[in-house]
Amino acid sequence: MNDISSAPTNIVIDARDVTLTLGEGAGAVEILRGVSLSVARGESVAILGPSGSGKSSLMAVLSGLERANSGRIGVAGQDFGALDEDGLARARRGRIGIVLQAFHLLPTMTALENVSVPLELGGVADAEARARAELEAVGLGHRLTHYPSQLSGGEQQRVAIARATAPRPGLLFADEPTGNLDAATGHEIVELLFDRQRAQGTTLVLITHDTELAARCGRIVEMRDGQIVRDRASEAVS
Ligand SMILES: Nc1ncnc2c1ncn2[C@@H]1O[C@H](COP(=O)(O)OP(=O)(O)OP(=O)(O)O)[C@@H](O)[C@H]1O
Repeated sequence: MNDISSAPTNIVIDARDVTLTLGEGAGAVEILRGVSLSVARGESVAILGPSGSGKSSLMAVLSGLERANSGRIGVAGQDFGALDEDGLARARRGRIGIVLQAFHLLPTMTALENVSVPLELGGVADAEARARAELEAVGLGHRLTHYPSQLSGGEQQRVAIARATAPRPGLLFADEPTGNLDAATGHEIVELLFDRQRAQGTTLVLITHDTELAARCGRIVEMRDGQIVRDRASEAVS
């Protein structure tokens, strides 16, 4: 019923004329002003733009965290506009992974628990084994029982990446994932994201204001003032 029947099956994101207005009355701000974007399975796409251009807001509507005011959002064959809050949560679960600038790990849980508990809640049978394998894949096999406060920023972001990729989502969003890290650590984290993308065949949408980072993606979509102003292939081989 929620299928976007007009979208070819290899299209993971099919957004048309999306608008988003936040606030009300005189305080209302038009944040997305008619955004259309189509992303194919396995692509790596950078959303590039200055602060305030609407990058994070676009990610929020494409990941079902925020509802658009108008337009159509199809993600993995689901029409987000036709889903209620529970439906949106179900559509996200296991299918969409999100990595943010702030790592948002639960401080009272170990690295292993931060990855395994969401898997358990999602009904994955071999949650702990899978979490362990994913943490090993991000180079943290020796830090399984450490708490976030005992980990460096780069290590915490690795845990956050493992948490996002462990359910094997078809679509992974990363919003300024290196923003809280020094340059060298940030570089490692970016390598890791691309490594996981290739290993799992995931579609990656990377939100950044950093042109060098954006150039690592196969495609660069530029935003200004709530609109897409440029959409081009980059020279990156990824
Ligand atoms: N809840 C809100 N109410 C009103 N305006 C908002 C709200 N959230 C964001 N905005 C405004 O929307 C615009 C776009 O914000 P958004 O965070 O999407 O931009 P961004 O490109 O991701 O910026 P940054 O790189 O600084 O994170 C900004 O002008 C911001 O002030």
